[in-house]
Amino acid sequence: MRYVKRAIEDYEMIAPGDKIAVGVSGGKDSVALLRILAHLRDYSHLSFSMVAIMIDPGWKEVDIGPLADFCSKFDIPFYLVKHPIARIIAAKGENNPCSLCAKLRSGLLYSKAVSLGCRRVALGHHLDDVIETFFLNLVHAGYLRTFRPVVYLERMGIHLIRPFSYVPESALVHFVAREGLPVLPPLCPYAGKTQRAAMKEIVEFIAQRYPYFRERFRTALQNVSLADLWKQRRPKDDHGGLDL
Ligand SMILES: Nc1ncnc2c1ncn2[C@@H]1O[C@H](COP(=O)(O)OP(=O)(O)OP(=O)(O)O)[C@@H](O)[C@H]1O
Repeated sequence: MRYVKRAIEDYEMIAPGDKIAVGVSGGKDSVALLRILAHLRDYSHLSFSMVAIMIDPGWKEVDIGPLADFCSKFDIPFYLVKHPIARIIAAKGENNPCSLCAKLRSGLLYSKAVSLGCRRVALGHHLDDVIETFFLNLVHAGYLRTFRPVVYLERMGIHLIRPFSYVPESALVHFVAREGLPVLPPLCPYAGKTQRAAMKEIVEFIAQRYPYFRERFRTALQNVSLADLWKQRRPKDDHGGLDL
C-alpha cells in the first residue's frame, strides 16, 4: 500500500473528483488493483470514484460470477464488454496474435471508459512488468524503453495510470493470497508462453544474485543520465520499439 500511495503521489495519478476505469482481466494484478483502489477510495484523502471494465475477447468460456460478486461487495460498478477478438485473429491467420489482441483490447477498454465518463484508465502493470518490458525492448528491438507510470493519450483524451509501477510482482502474489481475492483462470490461451516468460526468468536470475535489483531498476529509471547516452539516430532510422 505504501508503494502504491507513493507512486500515485509522485506521478499525480489521481485528481479530486476523478472517475477511474480499472481494466480488469480477472488475473491477480488487476483484481489486486481493484481491491487496493477501492480501499483508497474509501479510506484515504483521495476523492475519486471507480468502475471496473472487463473485455472478453472470446478465447473461451469464463465464469465471471466471482468477480462480479467481488465488485458488487466493494461497490464497484462492473462492465463486461464481449468482442470476438479471438475469431478475428483466427480469421486473419495472425502470426502475432498477442500484439493484435492487445491493440484491439486496449481500444475497446479506452472507448468504454470514455463512454462511461472516465478520463483515467488504471492498469495492473507492476514493477516486474516494467523491467521485463525494458529487457524485451532491449533484446528484441534494440531500444532503451519501457512504459511509464502515467501516459496521456491525446487522441482519446484519457490518462493511463499504473498505480503498481513501484510494486514488485511477489508483493501482489502475497496480497492476493492473504486477502483471498477471486482470481479467474487466464482468458488467454498464450498466457505464460510468451517471450515475456523468458524475461521473467532473467529478471529473477539477476534478483537472486542482487536482491535490491528491482528497486535499483526503478530508481535508475528516475535517474537517467541523458548526457551520458549516445548521440541519437535520426528519426528516419527509427524502426520503432516493440509494441508491448
Ligand atoms: N481483458 C481485459 N480487460 C480489461 N483490462 C485488461 C484485460 N487484459 C488486461 N487488462 C489490463 O491490462 C493490464 C496488463 O495486462 P496483461 O495482459 O499484461 O495482464 P497481467 O500482467 O497478466 O495482469 P493481470 O494479472 O491483471 O491479468 C491488466 O493488469 C489489466 O489492467
